[in-house]
Amino acid sequence: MLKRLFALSDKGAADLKKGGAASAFSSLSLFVPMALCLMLLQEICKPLLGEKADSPNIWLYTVLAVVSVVVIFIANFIEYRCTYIAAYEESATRRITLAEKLRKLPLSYFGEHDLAEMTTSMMSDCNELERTFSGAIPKMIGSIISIILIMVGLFAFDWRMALALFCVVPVALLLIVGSKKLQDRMGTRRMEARLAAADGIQEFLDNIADLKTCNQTEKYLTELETKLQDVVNASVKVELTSGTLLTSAQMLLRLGLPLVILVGTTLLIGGGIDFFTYLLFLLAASRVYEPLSGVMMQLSEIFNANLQIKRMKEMESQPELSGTDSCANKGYDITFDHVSFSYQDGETVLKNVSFTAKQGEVTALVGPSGSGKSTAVKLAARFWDATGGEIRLGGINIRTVEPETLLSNYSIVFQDVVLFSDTIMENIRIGRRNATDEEVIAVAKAACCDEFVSRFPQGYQTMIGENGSTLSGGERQRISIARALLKDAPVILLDEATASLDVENETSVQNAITRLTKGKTVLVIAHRMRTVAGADKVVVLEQGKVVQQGAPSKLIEEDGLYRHLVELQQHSQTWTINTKSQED
Ligand SMILES: Nc1ncnc2c1ncn2[C@@H]1O[C@H](COP(=O)(O)OP(=O)(O)OP(=O)(O)O)[C@@H](O)[C@H]1O
Repeated sequence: MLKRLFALSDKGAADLKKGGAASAFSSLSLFVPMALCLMLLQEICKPLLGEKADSPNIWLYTVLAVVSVVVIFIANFIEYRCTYIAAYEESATRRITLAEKLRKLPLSYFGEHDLAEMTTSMMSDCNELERTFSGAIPKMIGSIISIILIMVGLFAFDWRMALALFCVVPVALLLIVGSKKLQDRMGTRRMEARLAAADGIQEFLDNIADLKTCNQTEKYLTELETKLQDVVNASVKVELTSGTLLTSAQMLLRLGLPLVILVGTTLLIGGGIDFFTYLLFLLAASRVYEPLSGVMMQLSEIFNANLQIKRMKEMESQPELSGTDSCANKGYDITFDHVSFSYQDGETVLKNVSFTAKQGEVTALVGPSGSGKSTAVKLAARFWDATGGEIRLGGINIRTVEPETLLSNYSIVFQDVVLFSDTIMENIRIGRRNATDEEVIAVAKAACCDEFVSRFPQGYQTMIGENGSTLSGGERQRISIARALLKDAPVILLDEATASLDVENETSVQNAITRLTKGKTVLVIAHRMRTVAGADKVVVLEQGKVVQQGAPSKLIEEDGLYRHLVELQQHSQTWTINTKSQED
């Protein structure tokens, strides 16, 4: 139950139970000094009440006091080990589980959820749950166990006094539990405000250059300030609401003490109880309300954590792209067989697309912007599953193969090059982790990286900024190509691979790719007709449909979209930038 309730791992749930037991032990151990005081008082009071008694054995009480201190220390130590250390471990497991989950989710999930939400879920949600898991939950379990035990004991001793002591508890609890909905609503608002602020900050940092060039920085910062103020307001409301409720519940609890005094004094005068029982309940009243107020506080904290748990569960319950761990493909032909696809129930982006990209051949996808070229390439790598028809790799439906197993057959260069804040050498080595420096340098030369790397004093050991911010677009893309070349996978997917290279480099990179593509399946997107002229096959897409396919030499003969695109591009090559108007 604990596992389901708090989205824990098996170990986390087991640790939480141990933590609760340890906390109960620690909480009960605090009653040991009270019991000792009571025993000593009883012995001291005996002569005063006219009973015959020997003077108390001070040495015995001293030894027992030392023992009780040791017991409390041990109990706290066990509690610490079972709660805090277990919580840190669980938090790490939780983050790894979430990261693993994200790895297996289809890309459509990332389109529907923003990055800030996922980062918040993995970092701050985990942090807050770590706090709740290490403190509130085990302490609450411990307090409840110890209070129940004490309650049973006190009711057995004198039910009337016990009733006076505990009758305020259900009222105080009702106040906290009854306000759960209100607390949930406030908590949701705070979470939304935090997300909006995190989103705003991320967007601001991502687009700071564009904002500056458009002189919009100040306007954007003002909006951001409003979002941050919303977080402050929402947080104050949450604190105010839960603080007011908590204080009211605690005040209600404290009413128990005068009630015990009132009932006790009445019973004592009437001879219903003896002085010792009265004393016992007075001492109990001074101790028992503290863990009870703790329970109220922890309950309120758990209610707040509930929202984060819900968000985490939502992420964990997302359907994954499943499949087998091995791919029994025969060869590496990629076949699109009547493939249709639409993003998130939107317009159909690919309609009944059929073609084969043969092993050992370069197949180029061409078509106007938005015709579905990138989508087709991404479907070939199973970034999404086709909504109709099937895509096969060497005769195997890729839908049946686990995405990572499938991707081990692919080298991919997309338009958005992702580089890491590391050296150039390590950024290329990502293509194959165990590649030697010599192998990395060889592919870097083949992808024309050598020329710009040699300009840096530290060569391949030069650190590049976050996402290669210290490199030009063309340089970033060449590193990405080198990475793909190093992976040397049987299928190569190129999306605008030559977009930001100058003419000289484009030719060199194309030569390198041609050398490497021997015996491989190459599916390439290029807007430039020069790039596709060397392809074995061209598939022309228009509004998600295949309108022509065949050898470029054959297609240029036909009166179709391909020839039109080639002519347009030839015409565009005569275009020059001009600040003078036509009339001039
Ligand atoms: N993640 C997405 N979610 C929703 N729609 C998308 C997404 N990506 C692309 N689209 C839409 O799908 C259609 C095809 O886009 P796609 O990027 O495949 O075209 P393309 O031919 O590669 O275009 P370009 O040459 O401009 O890169 C477009 O209408 C685009 O708006």
